[in-house]
Amino acid sequence: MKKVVKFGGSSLASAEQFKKVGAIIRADGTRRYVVPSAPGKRFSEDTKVTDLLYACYRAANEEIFQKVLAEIKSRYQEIIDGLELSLSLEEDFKILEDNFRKQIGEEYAASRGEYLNGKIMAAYLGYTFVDPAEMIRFDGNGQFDAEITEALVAKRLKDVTEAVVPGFYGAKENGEIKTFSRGGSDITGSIIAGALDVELYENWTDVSGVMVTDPRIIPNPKSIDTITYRELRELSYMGATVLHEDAIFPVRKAGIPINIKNTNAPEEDGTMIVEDTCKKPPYTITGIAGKKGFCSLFIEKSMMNAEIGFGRKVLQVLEEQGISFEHIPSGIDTMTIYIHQDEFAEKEQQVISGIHRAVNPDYMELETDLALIAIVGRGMRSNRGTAARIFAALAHANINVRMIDQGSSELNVIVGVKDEDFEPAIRAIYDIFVETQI
Ligand SMILES: Nc1ncnc2c1ncn2[C@@H]1O[C@H](COP(=O)(O)OP(=O)(O)O)[C@@H](O)[C@H]1O
Ligand SMILES: N[C@@H](CC(=O)OP(=O)(O)O)C(=O)O
Repeated sequence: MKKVVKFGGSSLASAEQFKKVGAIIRADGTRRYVVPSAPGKRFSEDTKVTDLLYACYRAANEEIFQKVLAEIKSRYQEIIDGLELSLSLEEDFKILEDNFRKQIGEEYAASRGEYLNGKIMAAYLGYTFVDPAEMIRFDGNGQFDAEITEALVAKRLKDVTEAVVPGFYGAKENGEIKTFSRGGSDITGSIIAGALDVELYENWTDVSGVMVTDPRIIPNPKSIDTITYRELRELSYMGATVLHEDAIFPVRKAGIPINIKNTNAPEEDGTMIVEDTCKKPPYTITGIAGKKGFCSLFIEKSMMNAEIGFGRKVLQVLEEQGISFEHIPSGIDTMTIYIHQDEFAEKEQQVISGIHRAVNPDYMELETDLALIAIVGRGMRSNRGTAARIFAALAHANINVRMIDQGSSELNVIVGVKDEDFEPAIRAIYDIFVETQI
């Protein structure tokens, strides 16, 4: 039996946290493949080492460089000293400094957080250090290559019984370091678990599993005992940062469950993420998540319905500008496109004039500062009146709903509200389904 265990930055922020992690690994001999993140925040105003590394790299030729570098070094030295290890990272820091000055790449810079923490973890546990640059492969365009990676991981780790593999990065064939997007160590853990076909992927963090909603919005929300991969993907895509949205695919393909556990409360069961379950969720909904910072582009044109190719032409404009869309609710003569505001802001004039040229609409209107909220649940399909309850709760809270979209999976309902209504809307929906259960 073997497990892959990933520890997030919050679990590795200090020597004290490392000791908890060491105890967890030693308590179960099947925890043989360890994926660490970079040291995270020790307290809420603290800075993650990954963010220090980005800042340090950008300041490589400025006066402040040495100061930020010293801060990074001291974060690691504090851990090494606290664990009473004889390890020295001096050589690694020399190479790092040299490469930062040569500006070899921002992703290389960010990856050093996990690399150095992996070195400490391997020394602390007595496990073999395996650099993911050897086996997590990105193609020439920077896209992750699942097939080659799977083969390389299986080959490299075949005879390694206990290994530490730093999270968050890999490399192109020419050795250039590439990272996943932020929070991407979750993906590394999932890739290693899938390639080694282990029994379980444990993902250790600072909360006791996936909660019905974000604990930063609702204090102490109920936790979810079992959730399906599909439900969690919807929630993590929409903002439940407890697991990276792309961490589902590699384990799901191999049918490996994920167990989200709390490093600070290892005795708690946490959340199991599985393909399917006969366990009935305790509430009609499984979870609520959401994100702020969207804008909507409303387009009206008489007889739009008869104009074949209208939607394609509009979307082509977005494609040409490299902008992705989130939702497109439509009417007979209208369509509205929801887009990330920061992506849109850079190109707004090109997009608006492009749409004018492409489809000559009668009217267009841009609305900014919108939030999208996803209400997700496998139980929603079989329960009548779910939408009515959502909208009654929002109406009672005096929240104006700007958009409604039932996902084609019938697993979710998305509502759009103004940014300032985001938290009150989540609270209202949580209350009606979880607190009062009316
Ligand atoms: N639905 C949710 N359930 C649990 N945690 C959530 C949820 N939504 C957001 N979070 C946040 O996710 C955090 C854990 O993810 P993250 O900060 O990436 O941890 P780590 O450093 O362990 O990778 C929690 O501390 C919590 O604030
Ligand atoms: N250290 C990286 C990758 C990561 O996954 O971190 P964490 O496990 O702390 O979310 C980041 O900050 O994005």
